[in-house]
Parts: sequence; structure tokens; C-alpha cells
Amino acid sequence: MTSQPAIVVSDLSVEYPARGVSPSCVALRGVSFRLEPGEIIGVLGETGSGKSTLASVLAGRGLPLRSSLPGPRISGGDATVLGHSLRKARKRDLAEVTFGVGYLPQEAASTLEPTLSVKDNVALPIFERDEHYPRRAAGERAATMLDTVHLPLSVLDKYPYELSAGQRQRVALARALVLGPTVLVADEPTAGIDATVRDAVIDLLAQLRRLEGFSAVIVSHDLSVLRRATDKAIVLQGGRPVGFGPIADVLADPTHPFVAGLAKALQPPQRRTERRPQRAD
Ligand SMILES: Nc1ncnc2c1ncn2[C@@H]1O[C@H](COP(=O)(O)OP(=O)(O)OP(=O)(O)O)[C@@H](O)[C@H]1O
Repeated sequence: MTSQPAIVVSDLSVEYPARGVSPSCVALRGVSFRLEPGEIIGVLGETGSGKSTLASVLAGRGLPLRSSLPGPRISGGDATVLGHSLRKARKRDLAEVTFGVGYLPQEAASTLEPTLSVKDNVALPIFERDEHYPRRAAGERAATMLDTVHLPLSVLDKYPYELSAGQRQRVALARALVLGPTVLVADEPTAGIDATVRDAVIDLLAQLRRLEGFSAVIVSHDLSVLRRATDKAIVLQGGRPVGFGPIADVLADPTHPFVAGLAKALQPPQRRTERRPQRAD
């Protein structure tokens, strides 16, 4: 087993350069953390705090290879993912990062290809890497992945529009896991799905946690996800880290109003309504 950390983020700053009339935007400032094999970190913070930028950069998906292309730039520090520096990454490094890191983007269900069957959607990352990969083997792999995300094989030949939102989310998760990644980056994996499917997705994430050496970065403000599927958490505000530590500690000692709001939701109702005896004077 390797003892190399899955991810090392050191003083990372990320900026979206100015484009046309839009000014440049610093999305992350001085973010540092380390993710060991087997660990799962939750990323939380209010809207616009840089969570999705962090997720896509760590997944090797955001960064353009040429400065003329759109996308965020590492403007300070670095992130090393599976041993590859993202700041110095060349095409080959990014190919290895995207092979080793499964990515479930925000609103993943809507990123499925509408003209492809479920089977072809799940197998897409395989053919993006090797267009000559045997179709039968890819189909078998897609079927295995559907089983992993607890979907019946009857959906293999269906199209995304024929599925419920929750089923589509699980197909997207199957696609993110089809190459057998050692790291999963999931951006709001339970957003927009109903409560029963949400529990199934959380169960899946919790199961992945038990796989030896599997690590993940999960952006979420869903307390069940944070409590059941993460070990530690980082809190972002305006791109800066404002909280970090074991998930229980972050939620128990919130220094940021966003986390305070989440933590309050954790308290049992009787504690929130509890009144201390008042002095009569
Ligand atoms: N493609 C882009 N070009 C320019 N600026 C961007 C781009 N994407 C995001 N930003 C800016 O970067 C900052 C961080 O955005 P990001 O989407 O990472 O935050 P977030 O915490 O994920 O927000 P949300 O919870 O709403 O998804 C914001 O100020 C946002 O406006």
C-alpha cells in the first residue's frame, strides 16, 4: 500500500483571469490541507466561497493547458494530486490525474449525454481514453457500476430522460467511478434529489469510505453527508479557509455563521427550545 498522500494542497490560490468585460476574480486564497489515503474531507461554505472551483481544480478538470483557453489559473501555492503538481501539470499529468480521480460535478445528473443510453453514458470515460476498447467489456463494466450504485440492469438501455432525477444522479456517480479511481471528488452529490434517493446516495458514499485506501473530497452542505461520509472538513469563506478539523469539531465549535447555521440544525429540537429558569428580580 502506498503511503503517498492522495492530495496535498499548500497555500493554494486560484484566479479566473479577466475575460472581455468581466474582471478577474480570485476564487481561492491560501488554502492548505492534506488528504491521506482512506480519508474523506468535506468542503463547506456559503455560495460563491470557492467550493466548486476547489473541486474542479483538484479533479484536474478545471485547469486549461494553454493560457489562451478559458478557466481558472493557479496564481499561488500548489496542489499535488496523486503525486502530480497541478501548477506544473502538462497534458500527461492531467491525463493521469483525471484517470485516478473520479469527478461528480455540480448538478451531475444534467451533465449526462441525452443522446446516449445509460450504458454508453457510464462507459463514456472508458472510450474517451481508448476509443478501441472492446464494447462488450465496456458494457460489462457499465453493468457492474450500475450494480454498485444500486440501479437495476433494466436501465442500461434507457436514456437519461427516461429516468428520475435520483436515478440520473446515480448514473452520473457510476460514470465517475467507472475507471476505478482511488480518489472521488463529488460536488453537492445529494443536491436536487428526493429524500429516499438521497439516503441511498449517502449510503453509497459511506460504503466507498470503507474501501481500503479510497479517499474523497465531498462538497456539501448536507449534514447527513457530512456526518456519515466525511472524517474532516474545511470551511471556505470568500475563497479563504476559515475552519478546518475533524467534522465533529468543526460543527461543534463553529466560528463562522454559515457553519453555526448548519450546526444549529444538528441540535435536537428540545435543546433549541430549552429555556433556563429566569431570575425573578
Ligand atoms: N468561470 C468563471 N469565471 C469567472 N469567475 C468565476 C467562474 N466560476 C466561478 N467564478 C467565481 O469564483 C468564485 C467562486 O465560485 P465557486 O463556483 O467556486 O463558488 P461555490 O462556493 O462553489 O458557489 P456555489 O455554492 O454557488 O456553487 C465566485 O466569486 C464566482 O463568481
